Amino acid sequence: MAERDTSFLFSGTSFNRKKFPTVFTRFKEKKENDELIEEPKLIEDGNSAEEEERGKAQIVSKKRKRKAVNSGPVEGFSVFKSSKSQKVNEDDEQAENEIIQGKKEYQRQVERDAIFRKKHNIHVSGSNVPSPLQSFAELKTRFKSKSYILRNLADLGFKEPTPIQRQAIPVLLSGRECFASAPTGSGKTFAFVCPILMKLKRASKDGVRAVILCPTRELAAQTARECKKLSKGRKFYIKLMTKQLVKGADFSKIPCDILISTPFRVQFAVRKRKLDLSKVEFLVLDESDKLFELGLVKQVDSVVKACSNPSILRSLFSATLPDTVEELARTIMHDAIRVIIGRKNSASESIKQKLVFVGSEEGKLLALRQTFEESLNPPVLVFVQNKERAKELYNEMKFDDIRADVIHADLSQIQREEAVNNFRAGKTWVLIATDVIARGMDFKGVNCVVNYDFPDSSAAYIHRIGRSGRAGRSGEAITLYTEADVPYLRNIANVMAASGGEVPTWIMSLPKQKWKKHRPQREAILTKPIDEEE
Ligand SMILES: Nc1ncnc2c1ncn2[C@@H]1O[C@H](COP(=O)(O)OP(=O)(O)OP(=O)(O)O)[C@@H](O)[C@H]1O
Repeated sequence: MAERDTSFLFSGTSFNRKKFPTVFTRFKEKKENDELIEEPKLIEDGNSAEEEERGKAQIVSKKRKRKAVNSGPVEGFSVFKSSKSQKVNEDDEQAENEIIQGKKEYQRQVERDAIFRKKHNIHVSGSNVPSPLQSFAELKTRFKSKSYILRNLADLGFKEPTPIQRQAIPVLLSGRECFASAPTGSGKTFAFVCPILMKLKRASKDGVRAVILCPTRELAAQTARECKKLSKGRKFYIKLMTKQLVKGADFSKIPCDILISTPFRVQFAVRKRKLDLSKVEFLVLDESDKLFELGLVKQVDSVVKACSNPSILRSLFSATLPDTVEELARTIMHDAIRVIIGRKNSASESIKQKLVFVGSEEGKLLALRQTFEESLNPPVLVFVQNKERAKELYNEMKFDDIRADVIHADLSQIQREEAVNNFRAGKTWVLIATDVIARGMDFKGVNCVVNYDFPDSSAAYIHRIGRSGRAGRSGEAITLYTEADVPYLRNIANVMAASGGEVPTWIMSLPKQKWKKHRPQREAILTKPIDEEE
């Protein structure tokens, strides 16, 4: 296949294969080595891997049996068949019947899986896709999980798997690579944490065995906490790559089963020769489209290169999977299974979405204050375009009668953690934020997300509003827009319509705008007249 650059929809940048050759060669090497292995036939919505294996084993043993029978002396056209030859024929017929029955059962299973997937809005492609999970109990009956997993899932109050968990868990447990897309707040974290814990079986001091990469420190910290929740009762060494660990730790002396980090920190530790990733068996790229954006892709490339174990299992997860990233994933992963829940690149359907015209920048603060006066239903997240605007808006809101706080990249790690913790604890009602917490953060029960500044891409929109309406709860999203944002309205309107929202027809009839990062120069957020400031 001709090698060509792949551009990323959201960054507007291109992924240069020459610049990041290792990402490609790593994945390609595996593919080439594995080409010696016979490719199984392609089945959409296929059957379970073990079932398939069982079926194959049955067929092979029958064939062997037949071969053994057939390799006896050739009798020729004798009309005087011995009783022995009659027995051979009966055996032959029985074996044939059993093969037919096996094939029929396999076909029935494929049909049952297809119906079940349809019911749960699961779309798969790839060869021999394992059957989805009917229940968490199957983790034990079908995949022999240890009891602690089921106990912890029950303690967390999870009654049944979410659609992404139903499909991605068996895929990874069957040793298949996977790229998966499912709506925000639909349980993707446990969809990869659960199979990793099950596959690792028990703690070991033999080096890092799983790496989970996340685009932000906040998300890495949250994922580490989720891993610990699911592994409660087992002494796995789960390490969040902190600043201290990056600087001082020698990983050859620290036991670590699962390492969770931003790509920068892992890459730094590897470069300092403090971290050996050659034994890594699982590599997860969470929020994968973000990780492939310019600024992170180089670091991800280094980590992929350092994970040199040829039998490594890689997986990509995100709520947004642009075609370009998917195309890239398709060329670099080995016999991967694609799992899409619902419609690709659409927002969670449990969020009520609203567009509000505010005329100009001045109108925004008025609109926000009015909304809060009429109905402030905390917790509320307010997203702005950059850290300067976050500071400005915070300065305006901190004297109002609401408990507001702010989070952006200029704050220290401790201040950022505090802002997140206070918001989680309900001490902060309104958290003003940049896109630094737009992805992956799981704040329980955010009632409303306000896009004070119009998001710079449809992916940013999906992730921002996805901080609300999680795990089946309902939520609300209000997007303020000015004249400057009108050309990009249609892109957001498309997302709204795709997730069942109502959109005015005039917006749908606007011309489609090729989406570039939309970050217009905006007037400062300030209610005091300029001369009063001076
Ligand atoms: N099977 C389940 N049943 C009920 N709740 C669940 C289940 N699995 C996960 N959850 C909960 O759903 C919430 C969202 O999960 P998670 O953070 O993994 O979502 P996500 O799909 O990764 O979202 P995002 O795309 O925003 O990162 C969490 O609070 C989690 O505890």
